[in-house]
Amino acid sequence: MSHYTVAFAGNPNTGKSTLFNLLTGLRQHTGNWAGKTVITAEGEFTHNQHVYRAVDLPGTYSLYSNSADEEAARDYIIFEQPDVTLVVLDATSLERNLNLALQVLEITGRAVICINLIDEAKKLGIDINLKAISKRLGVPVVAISARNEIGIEALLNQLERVATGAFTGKPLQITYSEDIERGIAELIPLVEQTVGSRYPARWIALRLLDGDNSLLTSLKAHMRGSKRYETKEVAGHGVTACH
Ligand SMILES: Nc1nc2c(ncn2[C@@H]2O[C@H](COP(=O)(O)OP(=O)(O)OP(=O)(O)O)[C@@H](O)[C@H]2O)c(=O)[nH]1
Ligand SMILES: [Mg+2]
Repeated sequence: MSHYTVAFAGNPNTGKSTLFNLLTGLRQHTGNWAGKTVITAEGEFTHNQHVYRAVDLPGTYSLYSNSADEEAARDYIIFEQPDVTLVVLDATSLERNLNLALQVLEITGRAVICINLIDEAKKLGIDINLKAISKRLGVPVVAISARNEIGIEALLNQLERVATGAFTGKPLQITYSEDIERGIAELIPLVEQTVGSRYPARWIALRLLDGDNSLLTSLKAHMRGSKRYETKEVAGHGVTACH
């Protein structure tokens, strides 16, 4: 029996915790207004004999360092390197949501894009061409409704393909302006020399060019071995805050 880790990333309110609860049977609090995931929660599920450790990351609009939530999600994906990052998108606002998906793909190709709230999209007459999006992004894309338990089997099958390595992603890589690309090319060897080849050098270089000091601080802390990532198994509402 193989064990894999799956991190649930996505914009706030896209149904990450609903999906997390459905798969793990745990009771991470969900809700439009009442609950927001504030710390990372952890649970477990099984599919086709494989055991998956599910990590529910806080909802974020980006992986830049605008908030503690963004830093937590970013650090988890970069340093913990889950076997699969599951990016949960809201089918009714794909354009905004895809921004985060693109950032995740700049860090890792071990990703599955999960378009949730497909029921709401249908009601609005939104038709989503999954094949075209998947081809463009270079990773599997699945449409689901977590609340109505639609598309879950297909999602789990795609997760398995990425987790086991049966599918190797060719993630879309954005090409920036000549100046930025030159900067990235200059920085990549220095980044690799400093942090090793285990980390996403291109993405780190890009963030450094953008003056992302928080990432630099995290990198330093991580390299000193002092950075700890705390996840918590949840059974009650202990992982949420009410606003
Ligand atoms: N219609 C519909 N609503 C859904 C679906 N999945 C989740 N929701 C609802 O969307 C709202 C937000 O769900 P959550 O699971 O809390 O979202 P989240 O992504 O964990 O939110 P944060 O932790 O704040 O980032 C809740 O009211 C859910 O019931 C779905 O497939 N269809
Ligand atoms: Mg949540």
